[in-house]
Amino acid sequence: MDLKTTHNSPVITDPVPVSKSRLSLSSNLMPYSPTSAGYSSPSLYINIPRRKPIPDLLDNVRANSWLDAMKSSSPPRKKLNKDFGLDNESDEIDHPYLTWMIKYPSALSSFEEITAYAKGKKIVLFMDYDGTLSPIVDNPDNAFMSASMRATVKYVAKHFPAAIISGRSRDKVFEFVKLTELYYAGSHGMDIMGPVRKLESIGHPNCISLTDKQDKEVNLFQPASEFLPMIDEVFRSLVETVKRINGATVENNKFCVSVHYRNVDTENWDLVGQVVTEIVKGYPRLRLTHGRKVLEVRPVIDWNKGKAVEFLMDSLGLSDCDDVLPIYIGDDRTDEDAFKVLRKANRGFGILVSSVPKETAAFYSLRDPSEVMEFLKSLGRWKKRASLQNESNHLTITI
Ligand SMILES: O=P(O)(O)OC[C@H]1O[C@H](O[C@H]2O[C@H](CO)[C@@H](O)[C@H](O)[C@H]2O)[C@H](O)[C@@H](O)[C@@H]1O
Repeated sequence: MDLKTTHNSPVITDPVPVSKSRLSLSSNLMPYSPTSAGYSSPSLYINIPRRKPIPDLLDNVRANSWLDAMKSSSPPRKKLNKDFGLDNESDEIDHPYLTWMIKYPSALSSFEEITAYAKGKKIVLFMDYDGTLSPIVDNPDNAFMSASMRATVKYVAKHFPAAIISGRSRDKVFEFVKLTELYYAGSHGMDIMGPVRKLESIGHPNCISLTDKQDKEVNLFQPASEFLPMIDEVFRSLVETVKRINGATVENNKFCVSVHYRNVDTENWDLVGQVVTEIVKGYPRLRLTHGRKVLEVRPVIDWNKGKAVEFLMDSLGLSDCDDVLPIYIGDDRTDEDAFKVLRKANRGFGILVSSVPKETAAFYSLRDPSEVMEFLKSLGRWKKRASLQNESNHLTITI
């Protein structure tokens, strides 16, 4: 991974989304839709038999209109069942999910396979926050992490280098997580506080060394710093404009802005899309993407959660090591960039957190944050046992 070459000019134009012609939006206003490039790599380092992909229902729905795109960001289970031709109201037999899990097996039931592969390797853990470590809730300010999840994350961070990569501002995600043992990347990776490495090796003017609140030397990397005034301006106009729409809220995530429509009546979702689109049109260097009932305004730069993973791996001095296994756990479309990076490099893997079938570049799945917690606990216990075993082997040899 050569950071020198990738960091030189982060400002690029947006990749052209597949369904451009079907949406009457200018190029910086396209819904975020990870392409399927790289999804079907046959050279998986973990050999899991894959079936033919199920039709990408969500992508088809998404292509139809902006409103459909907003609706598809969190489809109710009943609708999915109907679309798959199932008439059952019950959650007990979730055929579409079970079919999907053949392609994306549970990381819990595949735990032995995962640890067999991880044996002798250094695991590096990357975690998204909302929907992964904390459940999705109506009010973004109340997306608290449970005490048991915090304890679990602290426990795994004792055993592996660990980082949180969130769409939230870095400060806000730290306020939720409150663990100094981790590295944090906010604003979808556009604000990274990571371990110190020589600046020459990072090679980017937007990277500085400083001492954090715990007196630890860190590197701060903010590739979109020039966009701050623009983002602030857009944030203020969005607040002013969407306050007319009942339930819509705007969140300042420092290098990006989120417009939440989770609490807006469905009949007004189109209006939210329209007003936000209208404002962003005035900023050709910004683009609009969407996540789980949220529209996100972000700078048009060649930077995302995948690049943040590469940056952190490099900062940790682990990019060129063969005995490293990065694992990324996330639930949102923006996490797909990280899944793709791992899949492409053929080194680690993504775990998608989802209780509904979704096309993804991840290898494994987990249903919800409670399963994420279970998985993390198992990983920590496994590592602890392996370390104890190593120690006792060492003792036996030296005695
Ligand atoms: O990358 P993430 O850590 O997953 O952040 C993505 C967005 O997460 C938050 O919004 C989502 O979670 C909220 C709380 O559960 C929910 O109310 C909202 O509908 C979801 O979209 C956060 O508020 C956004 O700013 C992040 O971009």
